[in-house]
Amino acid sequence: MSQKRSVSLKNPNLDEMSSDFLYHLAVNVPDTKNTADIKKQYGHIKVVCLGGKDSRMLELAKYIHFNVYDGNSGSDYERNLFEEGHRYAGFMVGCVLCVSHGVGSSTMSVVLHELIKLVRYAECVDPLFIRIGTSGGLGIKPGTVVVANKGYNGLLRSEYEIAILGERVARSAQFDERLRKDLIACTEVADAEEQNAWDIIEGNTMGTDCFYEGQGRLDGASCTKANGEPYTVDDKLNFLKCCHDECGIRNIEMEAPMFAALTLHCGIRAADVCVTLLNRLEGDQVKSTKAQLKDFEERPFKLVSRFIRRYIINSP
Ligand SMILES: O=P(O)(O)O[C@H]1O[C@H](CO)[C@@H](O)[C@H]1O
Ligand SMILES: O=c1cc[nH]c(=O)[nH]1
Repeated sequence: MSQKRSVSLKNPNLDEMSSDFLYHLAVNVPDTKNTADIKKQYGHIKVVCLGGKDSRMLELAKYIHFNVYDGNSGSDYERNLFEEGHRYAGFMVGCVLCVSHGVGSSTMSVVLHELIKLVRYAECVDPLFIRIGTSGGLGIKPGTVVVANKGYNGLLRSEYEIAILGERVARSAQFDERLRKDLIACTEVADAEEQNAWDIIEGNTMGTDCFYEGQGRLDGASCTKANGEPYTVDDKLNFLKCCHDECGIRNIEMEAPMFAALTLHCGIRAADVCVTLLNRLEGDQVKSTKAQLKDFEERPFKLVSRFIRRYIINSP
């Protein structure tokens, strides 16, 4: 059994800073050597759930309140803790913090840096980070939930590439194996408690920097290849089939490689759990009705809630 520990980061400068302001969250850490107030407010966090939309994260907090804590979380889960920052929303329910991250790696990386520092100042023990998102599927039925093994970027490399001090830095984009397996194990729990009418699978997840051309869509404002020519349906399908067959990619969203890489780099165990809204081999437009979207978006809630109940709440 692994030893439980609080987060220790690889940035030596943090030890030299006497105070820290988590600007986008509007959370002030006035004395980094005495963080009792931060610990009181956030020190009990065991899981940080992240997803693109504010409203989804509020719905998730509500779902967890009723389905993990049976309506007795004792939390004011509708209060947006990060309201003053006007960038992201955060809702606390029991030991789970549900935070929105916007669209794409750049907005998510900002909130992720600040949340990782927050759990470190709060001395949280082994906090897990789980993204609960939507995606486009590859060759799988819409509504399927994919738990990511590795993140892939738009160049079909399993890495997150970032320019740091004018140099290309590439970091591995592997998600935590144990967490993935524990989440997948909760599929069996469903069979005992409540049969899923939908599939949960493991697969690699591509996270692109662009929803349209980056994901090979034909319906963006531009649809142009490297040689300046427009790309065709066949070009798109060849690319998507290559993603599927050569890289084991089963769904496409916009954060997976960054999320996997930054959490791995900072020693945080993380998972990416996304429902697919459409099969990209059959089209580009997301045409789900409001009711379908609600049903689909709730599917990862169900899996992650079962996981939290089984491995976090009911585990010693
Ligand atoms: O459903 P969310 O979490 O917003 O994530 C997906 O949806 C957005 C694009 O519509 C991207 O951020 C993509 O990753
Ligand atoms: O196709 C899709 C659907 C949701 N999110 C994405 O990034 N792509």
